[in-house]
Order: sequence, then structure tokens, then C-alpha cells
Amino acid sequence: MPSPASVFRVFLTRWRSYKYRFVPWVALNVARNRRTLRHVPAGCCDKVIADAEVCSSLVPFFQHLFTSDITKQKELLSLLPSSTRAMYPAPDASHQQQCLQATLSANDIMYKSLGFSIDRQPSSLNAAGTGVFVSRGFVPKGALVSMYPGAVYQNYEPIFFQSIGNPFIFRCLDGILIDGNDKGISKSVYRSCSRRDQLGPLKMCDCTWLTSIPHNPLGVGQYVNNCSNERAANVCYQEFDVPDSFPVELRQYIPNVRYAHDVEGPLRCVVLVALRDIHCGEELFSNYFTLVQ
Ligand SMILES: C[S@@+](CC[C@H](N)C(=O)[O-])C[C@H]1O[C@@H](n2cnc3c(N)ncnc32)[C@H](O)[C@@H]1O
Repeated sequence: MPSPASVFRVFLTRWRSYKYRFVPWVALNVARNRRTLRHVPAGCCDKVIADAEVCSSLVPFFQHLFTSDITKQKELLSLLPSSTRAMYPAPDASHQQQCLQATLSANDIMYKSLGFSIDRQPSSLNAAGTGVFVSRGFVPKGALVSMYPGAVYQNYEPIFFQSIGNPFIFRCLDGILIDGNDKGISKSVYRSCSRRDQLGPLKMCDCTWLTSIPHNPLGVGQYVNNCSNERAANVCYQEFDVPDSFPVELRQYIPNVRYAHDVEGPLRCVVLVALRDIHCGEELFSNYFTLVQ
């Protein structure tokens, strides 16, 4: 019969090994969803697709968003090197072209560019609030399907007040936290950090995920619900550090900002990747439980 002290030690070791994605939810529900636990070997980077693939999905899609908004990007374009300007149509394109662009919503552009679009709708699960659905097209296995927006905190930065009653705090495998709450103090913090980092017309992140019509429609990953024993995960989270080479004019579509301005190194993002083909009308389910062994 093991002693209470050894039982406690085992419990403590296992608890510390949880790289819990959403703290309050995991604490309450881990026992009920034991079969859905995701096991990751210690030190493993837990990536389903390579960072280069993430970039090669994001960059052309963001270029489409940028091109469709080219008349509003005139001032920014004028500051860019001529080699970058040459990649986009002139802002004074014909009236006909501008009218065509104005009628396409960001979701239409997503559908044209990626072959699917996603939307927030009431979840198909009882009492699970809002969820994210494939609203048009088809998501092939391995495709980048969404992004987890929010302010990025290093594990030593203060997040106590933002975290009270907040189910949107995502924990990366290395302890970095992303606050994807679009309300209250979290919203104010995000807006204030984004204004701090803006250089004239050059925006370093997207703020519109805080509204009901995001400019980058991928930025709704914080609303993806957890899988269960009955509903298997069809997407998974993956950390992505934005490389220095990422085009500066496209940073305005990244739905993440650093909480502290003086943190060195690349900006942390989290993307959601399809684990299987996902069809139109299906709800996205991720796995909030990751056990690092
Ligand atoms: C990151 S949020 C997801 C968005 C949430 N559905 C909403 O409408 O705000 C996490 C919260 O969603 C709810 N949730 C997520 N998965 C669920 C599930 N499988 N069943 C019931 N509620 C769920 C829980 O309230 C959890 O704290």
C-alpha cells in the first residue's frame, strides 16, 4: 500500500507535467476526458507541419487581403522599397477593379485563396457557447485552418488581473501565454500594445479580431471548442514564431502582439492545423489537454 506522501509526490509530478492549454477548463475537466489526452514526448516541438509550410499558407493569403485593400494601403506602399511595391497593383487601379475588390469580403477572399472559409456560430455542443465552423469549401488534412489571436506574455510577465475568470488564456508548450479574450481588460491591453507598436501607417498587428468582422478571418481560433470522448479533435494547436523575413507590409494581419515591448526574439503565434479532411458545415474541435512525458 503506497504511503500518502508517495501518492502526493506522484500527483505533484503528474500535475507539473501538464502543459495545460486552458487552465480553469483543464483543472475541472481532465478526469472526464481522460481518453482524449494528447501525449507529447518531452522536448518535442509538437509540430504537425513545418514552419515553412505555415509561412507559405499565410503569406499568399495575406497578400490577397492586402491587394484587395490596396487603395487604403497607398500611404504604406509609398514607404516600401520599389521591389516590394512592384509585387502589388498600383493603388490607383481602374475604377472597375476597385469596385470589384470592394464587393469581396475578407471571407470571400479567404474562400478564393484557401479554398474554404470559417465562421463563428453557436456550437453544436450543448452549453458550449460559440464554436468555429467551416462555412464554405473544404479543408484538406494538414492545412492551416485558423490562428489563435491575443496578447503574448512571457511566463514571467504579470497576467493576474487579465486572467481572472478568463477562459481564453492559452499556454504554449514553453510556458508563453496568449490571452485571446476579446472583452474587458484583455481587450484594452491588446489595443494599447498594438498602438504602442504602430509606426505611422505601418501596423505591426491586427486589432480587428476584437470585433465581429476581423480583417484576417483566420483570427477566430480562440473560439474553437474542446474535443470530447464523443467528438474527436479535427484540428490541433501548433506554435509558430514569426521569422524576421516575414513581409513587413503583411504584419498588419497578424492577430498577436507582445505584451512587453522590450522582449527580444520573434513574435509568438499559434496556428491551428487540420488533423484530417474537414468538410463544409463541420465544427472545429481541438484538444485542450496535452501531457508532456
Ligand atoms: C477558449 S473558450 C472557447 C469558446 C467558448 N465556446 C465561448 O463561447 O466563449 C473555452 C471555453 O469554452 C467552453 N467549452 C469548450 N469546449 C467545450 C466542450 N467540449 N463542452 C462544453 N463547453 C466547452 C468552456 O466554457 C471553456 O471554458
